[in-house]
Amino acid sequence: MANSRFEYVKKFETHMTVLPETYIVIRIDGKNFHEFSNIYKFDKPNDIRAINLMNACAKNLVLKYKSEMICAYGESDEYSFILRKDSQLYNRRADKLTSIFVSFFTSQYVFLWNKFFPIENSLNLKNLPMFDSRCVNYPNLDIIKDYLTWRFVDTHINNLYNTSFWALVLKCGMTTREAEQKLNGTFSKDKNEILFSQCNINYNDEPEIFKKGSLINKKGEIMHVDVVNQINEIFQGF
Ligand SMILES: Nc1nc2c(ncn2[C@@H]2O[C@H](COP(=O)(O)OP(=O)(O)OP(=O)(O)O)[C@@H](O)[C@H]2O)c(=O)[nH]1
Ligand SMILES: [Mg+2]
Repeated sequence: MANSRFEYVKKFETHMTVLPETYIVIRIDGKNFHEFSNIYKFDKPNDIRAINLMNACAKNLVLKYKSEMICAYGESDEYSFILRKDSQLYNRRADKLTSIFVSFFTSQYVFLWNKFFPIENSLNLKNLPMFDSRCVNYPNLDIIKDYLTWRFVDTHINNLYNTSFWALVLKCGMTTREAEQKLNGTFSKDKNEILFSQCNINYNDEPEIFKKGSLINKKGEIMHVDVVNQINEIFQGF
């Protein structure tokens, strides 16, 4: 680029650099997917096509940066990508990492949509998917393990609630308000009991992909495992 007297404006650009020797998590999350999932008529509470699409996008991202990755974990409209603490990707610049990851993911999501959804449910220009993205760094192995465990436990809590809620509405004919009241203040064991006795559903028999979310290793293998039990294996060597 030719020098000009205007070039001084570059001095106003600042870059946030992630601390060295710390684990990096880039988490993307669907923008307003409550509405997006209604517009495209996702099955409730879990649409396997939408989950498989999220997984396909995340897998491609993991494989693109596999030498930097420890793993990725996703559920619902979110995905976390966990990078090695010695990663030098984009010189650890937070703005580069968040923007490149989220734009890569979003373009994959749009491009792959028709592989997972039927042609009559194609994306339309007025309702295209958007994702936000953040970059957080974690200083040690214990805390990065707790981060992944947090997302896993959240998956369990959300899925048990959503499975119970939609079973009461769709199978037992309750209104959404009645189902909400029924579940208000209940613990996990109560929800399991309500599901079994009122909806004839054994939560244990629900698909693993819904109950456990999806973990992708750096080879791009997608697994649905008990993250709490396997947390040490997942981070072995990192
Ligand atoms: N029916 C259905 N809805 C889903 C599925 N996956 C995600 N969603 C919807 O996506 C939402 C994701 O939660 P949030 O990220 O908290 O909500 P959001 O509407 O995306 O809001 P922001 O992230 O704050 O923009 C869920 O509450 C559901 O409404 C699915 O498989 N089926
Ligand atoms: Mg969202």
